[in-house]
Amino acid sequence: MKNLLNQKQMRSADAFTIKNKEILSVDLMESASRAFVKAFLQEVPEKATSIAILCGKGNNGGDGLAIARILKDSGYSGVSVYLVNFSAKETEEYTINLKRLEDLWFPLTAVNTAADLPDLKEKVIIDAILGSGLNAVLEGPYLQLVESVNALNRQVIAVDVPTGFPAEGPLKKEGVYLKADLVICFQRPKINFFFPESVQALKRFTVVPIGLDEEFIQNCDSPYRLIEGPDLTGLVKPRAPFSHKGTYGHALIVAGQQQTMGAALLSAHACLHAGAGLTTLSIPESGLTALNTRLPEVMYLDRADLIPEKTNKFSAIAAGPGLGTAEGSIAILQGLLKLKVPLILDADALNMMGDKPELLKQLSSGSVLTPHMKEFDHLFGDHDSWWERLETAREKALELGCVIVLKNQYTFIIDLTGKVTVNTTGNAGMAQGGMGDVLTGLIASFAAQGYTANEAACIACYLHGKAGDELAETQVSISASDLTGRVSKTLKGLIK
Ligand SMILES: NC(=O)C1=CN([C@@H]2O[C@H](COP(=O)(O)OP(=O)(O)OC[C@H]3O[C@@H](n4cnc5c(N)ncnc54)[C@H](O)[C@@H]3O)[C@@H](O)[C@H]2O)[C@@H](O)CC1
Ligand SMILES: [K+]
Repeated sequence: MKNLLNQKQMRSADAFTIKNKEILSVDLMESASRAFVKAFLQEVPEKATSIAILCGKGNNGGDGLAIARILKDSGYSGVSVYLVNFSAKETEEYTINLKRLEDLWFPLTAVNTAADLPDLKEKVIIDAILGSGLNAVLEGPYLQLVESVNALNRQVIAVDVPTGFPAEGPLKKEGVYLKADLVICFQRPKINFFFPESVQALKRFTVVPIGLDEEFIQNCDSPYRLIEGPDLTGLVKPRAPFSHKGTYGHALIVAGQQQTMGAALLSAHACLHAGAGLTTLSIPESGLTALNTRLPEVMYLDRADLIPEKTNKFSAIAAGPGLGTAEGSIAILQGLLKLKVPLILDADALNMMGDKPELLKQLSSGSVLTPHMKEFDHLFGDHDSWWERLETAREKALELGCVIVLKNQYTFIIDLTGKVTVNTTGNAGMAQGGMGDVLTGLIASFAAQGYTANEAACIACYLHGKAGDELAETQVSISASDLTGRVSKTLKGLIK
């Protein structure tokens, strides 16, 4: 899995690469700028497009100057450079790249105060004002400049990070950032790109390798990493010869009420399709006809049988989808907690825990909690920012000895040691009811098949989003049942 670094570690990776690969810092800048232009070409292929590059005086600005030269060399005919001279000092790499442009008689416009910014006519703006060197919120002329650029409503492509946007740490509601349509980011995405608040600064990002030492990056002690398809190849086991249904575990899902039987059926359906050897559903008796007609492969367990002697054969137990929060449901949850086995808890099971926090203490180690933001805050208190929410999730995962799957556009899977795996699969077509129920069924399925709680959560989250991404190639929206119908095929693609 790819490690995500904070800016201090990123600077160390720069320094290590420069020392170890014996390349000059300015050459690394050249490599970064070339990588930027390669990605830019995909985005703005029309060479006659007018482009304004706004360059600060740090290395982000240095990148901007090198990008101007490389764009011109690549045939872009309408490139203008604006030198944002708000800071007294400039970096060595900036100075070298400025000299290179001056030697080419490249037209340069100085912007010494925010009021100096001319009426920009260019169609595309490249933001190279400030990058990851930012150390505080924007104020003074930077703030004014960013506000006037935002008011232009042009297509903005930012170098590495939008000006003013902190790469990590809590994102303040009142923060002002240069609004980029796209960020072309170097080597690794910034941690803050994965939080919903980032929409204030960017619509999308793409990551380009610039030649930093990967071994160094992977050896950095970081609590954050990304999960990608190749990480699962090798982890997800193929079906073995001579295996039988007993080889692939027996999952129990405790879900549904008379009015919410659909949630239970969706969960069990997903569990089945992700390969559990046997799936049993514990629902109210009123749902039996629906179960037998819709999911003939799934077995039934009476609610009265949620006792140790009847449940010890299950290799994973999930509870919550459509379970309700009334007295009867609380008794079911309390009964499950008394089994003293790891549980996968979602939806109403989490709501009940939020109502009765003392139940959290009864969770067995190795359990999995799958809250979305509201459920999470109900469990652990309100949070002002996603950064803080994730910090709490890390503390709670460690304290409770459980895996927390904090769901959002990018889902964070926090393991028992507080390490965070970020999942990037999934798309807006999946924004439909029932998706969470499917995810719970997938986690239960992989846990039943013998994967650890963290592995089961990682495989399930990746697979869930990936199946959705594959369907989104030909569909606008994706129903929970569509998704379930796809998972086995997607899973096949992940196995070596
Ligand atoms: N070898 C390297 O270090 C590489 C760096 N690269 C680029 O370098 C960037 C980082 O460069 P730098 O560290 O020089 O930093 P920046 O270019 O991001 O900004 C540094 C300047 O901003 C000022 N500043 C910081 N916070 C401010 C604030 N809140 N308000 C006003 N001014 C503020 C600093 O005093 C300094 O003058 C990266 O984002 C990337 O674009 C790339 O060229 C790749 C290689
Ligand atoms: K920038």
